[in-house]
Amino acid sequence: MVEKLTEAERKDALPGLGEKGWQAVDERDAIRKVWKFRNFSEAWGFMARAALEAEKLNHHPEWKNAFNVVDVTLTTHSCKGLSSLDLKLAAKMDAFAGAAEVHSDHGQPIQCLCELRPHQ
Ligand SMILES: C[C@H](O)[C@H](O)[C@H]1CNC2=NC(N)=NC(=O)C2=N1
Repeated sequence: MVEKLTEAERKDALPGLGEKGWQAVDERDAIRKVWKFRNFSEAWGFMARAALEAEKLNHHPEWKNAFNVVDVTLTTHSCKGLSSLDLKLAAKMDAFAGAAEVHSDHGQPIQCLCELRPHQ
């Protein structure tokens, strides 16, 4: 079974994700990012690519879509927190989203996940 990220792994990976607009989710060991695409077609194209990658990894996002906005939360249910699979899927999603606009006013700074609750 996949394990929760260690404190060292968090310090290594999470600040970079924070710079890309991923934020900490309140009360959960999870990360969230919200993209705004130019239209529904681009949002759906992103979701289609992300869905195929999720199947390949056997690791699935919690997400919702409204027109051109896609709101993604990543966490690993089996270990009840962030694992290496979330880092992999986050990197793929960032690549698939390309230059889409990022909304970064929806959560806490991702540092919270390093400093406040590494072992939750
Ligand atoms: C049975 C199957 O392997 C599991 O339910 C997989 C599927 N996708 C998953 N996705 C996520 N995000 N977390 C999991 O623990 C998980 N587990």
